[in-house]
Order: sequence, then structure tokens, then C-alpha cells
Amino acid sequence: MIRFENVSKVYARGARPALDQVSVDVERGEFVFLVGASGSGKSTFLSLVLREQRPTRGRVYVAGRDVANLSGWRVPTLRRQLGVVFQDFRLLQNKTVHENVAFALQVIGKPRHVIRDTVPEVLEMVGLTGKGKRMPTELSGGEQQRAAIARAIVNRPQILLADEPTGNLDPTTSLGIMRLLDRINRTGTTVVMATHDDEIVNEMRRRVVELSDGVVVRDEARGGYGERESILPDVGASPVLDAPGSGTRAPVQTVRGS
Ligand SMILES: Nc1ncnc2c1ncn2[C@@H]1O[C@H](COP(=O)(O)OP(=O)(O)OP(=O)(O)O)[C@@H](O)[C@H]1O
Repeated sequence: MIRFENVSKVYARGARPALDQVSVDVERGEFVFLVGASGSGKSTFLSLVLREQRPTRGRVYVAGRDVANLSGWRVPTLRRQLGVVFQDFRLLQNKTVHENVAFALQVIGKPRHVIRDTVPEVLEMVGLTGKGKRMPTELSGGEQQRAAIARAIVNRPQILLADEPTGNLDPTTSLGIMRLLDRINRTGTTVVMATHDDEIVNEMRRRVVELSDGVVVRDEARGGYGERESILPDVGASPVLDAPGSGTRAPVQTVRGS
């Protein structure tokens, strides 16, 4: 579903690469955590998928298309297949929750009756039934993120990209958001999530791709957050989320660049 082939990204002449010969294959329906220290290249990875940036070298394929060579007028079509959520929610502050979600359908020309039926369904799915008339400022942080997720998935994208979606939330609220992302993933949506949240990564035990200075240093099925950042002894995961394989450690699948 997403394939990076020897991808390097250099932002400015002479600067060290933000990504350095990265090769990663994400299958349809996978849930992948992108981890690594600040500046390791996680957001750059996501922006290449979105075609906000183009690789300096290598190829990026999204749903079978070479996105770097996509002509400009095809970029909106690519982005329709991608839902995106951010740490800071990015809701339109002058619109209600319902309008924020509806807007994502209006801009792609969905008929009014489809919007009228679909928005309440997706608000129910994310746990915001009855809150459609609220303004973003009348919601908690967790509810704002749920609204942002509703907006991201209302068009049923094949891929959901999440850049630190729990970064502004407390641990309990974060867990609720992760349960939601897990549910969305189980409906078949491929999820790639950049995060610094070690507890969540350690609890969910999904595939972990770790970047360090733009290089993939670990690509592990059902991985944990990583040894270097951990300050506690690894006593095994607590299967808070009923993810398949929760609480089990799988062997390292592939390691590149180290
Ligand atoms: N638009 C840009 N122009 C120039 N350099 C950039 C740009 N975006 C990112 N970089 C640089 O590329 C490197 C990787 O940054 P990136 O934002 O991808 O890391 P990150 O892992 O997402 O970090 P964080 O966890 O802090 O969000 C950093 O050295 C950063 O300074």
C-alpha cells in the first residue's frame, strides 16, 4: 500500500539528509508505528506519502502509484485516498463539529443527501453522537481529536496517516484515541502513526519502524518503543487493547541500515 524504495530526502544543499536510503513496505491493512527521536525523519516520511514533499532520490509508491512523478492535477486524487490527523487537531474553529466533517465531503463534491446521512454515522463511530452542533472550543482535547479523526475517515480513505495524534492528550484520553484508531484499522484501513508515546507503542505491540537520523534502524513486527528511550525494565506488555498478539514479543523481522 505504501512502498519506499531507497528514498532519500535532502531539504537544503549540504544539509544532512532528513531521510537516508529508506526502504519500507507497508501492506494493505497494516498498523505501523513510526518512532524515533525528534528530527529523525518521521514527519518527512509522512509528508512524502502525502506528496507535500518529493524525494531527492528513490521512489515512493502509494496505492501502486509513483507519487513523486504524479502530475499536479492528480495530487488531489491521491490525497482523497489518505486521511490525516495531527497532534494539534487542526479543526476549522469557525465551524461546528458537524460542519467540519461535512466540509471534507463538500470539497470533493458529495451530494447533500449523502453528507446528511454520512456525517452522523461517522460521528457515532468516533463516539461524538449528540455533539455535532458544538464548536471545537466547546470540546475536550480528546473530543477534538475524535472530530478530527471523523473528518479524516469520513471519505473512507485507504490509508490513515497520524502525526503524533496523542501528543496533546493525557494517557487515559490517548488510550481512547488508540482504541478508535485500532477499530478503524480493523475495518481494513492502513494506519501509519508517528509517535513519541512509548506507553502506547508498548501496549499495542504492532509493527514498529524506528528512524534514527533519517535511517531505518529497526523494523519489527509487534515491537516495543525501543530500548534507548526506555527508562523502565521491560516486564512485558499489558494487553489493554485487544489487539491480536498483544502482550507478546515477536522476533525482529528485518533490520536495515544498522
Ligand atoms: N521543511 C523543511 N526544511 C528544511 N529542513 C527540514 C524541513 N522539515 C524537516 N526538516 C529537517 O529534517 C530533519 C527531519 O525532520 P522531521 O520533522 O521529519 O523529524 P521528526 O522525526 O518528525 O521530528 P519530530 O519528532 O520533532 O516531529 C530535521 O533535521 C529537520 O530539521
